[in-house]
Amino acid sequence: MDRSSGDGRLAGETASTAAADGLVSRSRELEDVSFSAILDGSAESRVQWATPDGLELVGRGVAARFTAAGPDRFDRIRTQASRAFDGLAHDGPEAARPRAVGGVSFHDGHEPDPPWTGFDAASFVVPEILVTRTDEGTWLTAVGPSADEVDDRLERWHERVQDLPAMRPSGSTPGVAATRRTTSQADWTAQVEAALERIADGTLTKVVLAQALSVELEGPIDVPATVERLRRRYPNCYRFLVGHGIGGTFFGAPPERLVSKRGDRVETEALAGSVPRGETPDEDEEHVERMRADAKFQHEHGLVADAISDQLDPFARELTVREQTIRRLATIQHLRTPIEARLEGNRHVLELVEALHPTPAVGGVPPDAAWETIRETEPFDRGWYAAPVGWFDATGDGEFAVALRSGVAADGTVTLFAGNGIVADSDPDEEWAEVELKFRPILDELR
Ligand SMILES: C=C(O[C@@H]1C=C(C(=O)O)C=C[C@H]1O)C(=O)O
Repeated sequence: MDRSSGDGRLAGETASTAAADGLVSRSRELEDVSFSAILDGSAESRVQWATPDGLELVGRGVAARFTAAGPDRFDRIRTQASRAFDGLAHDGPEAARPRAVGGVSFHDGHEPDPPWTGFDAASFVVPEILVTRTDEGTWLTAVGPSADEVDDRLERWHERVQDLPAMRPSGSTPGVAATRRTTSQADWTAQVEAALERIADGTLTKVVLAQALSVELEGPIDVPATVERLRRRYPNCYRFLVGHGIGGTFFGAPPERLVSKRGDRVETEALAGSVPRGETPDEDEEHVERMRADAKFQHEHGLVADAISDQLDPFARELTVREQTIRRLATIQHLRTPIEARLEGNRHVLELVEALHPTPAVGGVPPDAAWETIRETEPFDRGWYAAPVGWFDATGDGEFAVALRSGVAADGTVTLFAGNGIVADSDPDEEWAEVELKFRPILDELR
């Protein structure tokens, strides 16, 4: 089914004017401001995106919206975006330029059923109010169809933001009333064993199987405050929040970059292979050494690094696979291989996203057999879990993370998702334990 809104215009939105006349945007520098306070309590569209090393964005409202479904969803988003961005007049520093923020579902056939109400198979907004923080400063940007409207909005929001606290208490956790798993440990063992049989008979080399954990909350959740707490605990992770004004709010702190593109420079990474943290630095190292020396971990990781290199190669005039390193997080450690490229010709970051997603860090090898196994095995919809989430701009630059260590908050429940790569010699009990570790980042902030 094709639920694309065609040209991305929704009734009553400024996007229609924008598409006709081009977007206008204007920025103003700000003293520092609490990002979670800007998003606080908003019933309208709200987005947040932050990299571990600098850029932070929060946005509210909709200056333009792009949505699409089906196998050509990425092309459709690009077409809608180029129409809206065509003739864009931005008065302000480059860092504070308008950006489209959003993401896509894991699979292009996704239907937005609960808990994913409001989450199309691809959906991006150019917020009408955007706050951008980089190493160089913080700016407020207003975006809209006309200079008058934008000036007005900038003025109103500047006053409003001045009144917000620079630091906001990180709030109390909502508390957990009950948890419910979609997959019992016995079911999980059976699922992993069935996947191992497919691997043994040669139809499959690797598949990432996931579980959902539905967490019923005791009290209301303040998602922006939860994301702020995740920043403190996971400073070297991405952070994101996406709410469409209807349905739930998807948020998380993923460790994994899918791709970033700036001009002709592309950076991505293979992140696969997981062991726990130790109680001491020595124990941390023991886990890491075990993972580094283990043929199963190296095979699992190598599949991801090779697939990413192969997918990127046709776009690249230069491709560099760096030395394997370790990504150490508060609760878990991963094998990581940074991969960089210089692009041949002019490309949009969404072309790279489309080529790379899903990497075998979240899908498998070969991709079709892996998806078939996922669809037949997992008793829930992945929705936007393990899918690209990020931003792009008018020139086609942008950055996307893989939406891991994430959950969707809707109707007093947060549904969490976590998975792990299964290859020959995987042990169901060890895989179960690693999935548990991956639920922890969000679960710890709810308790
Ligand atoms: C699938 C997840 O994580 C991915 C799978 C990993 C693995 O199999 O070891 C490690 C990091 C991620 O690429 C998840 O966090 O849910």
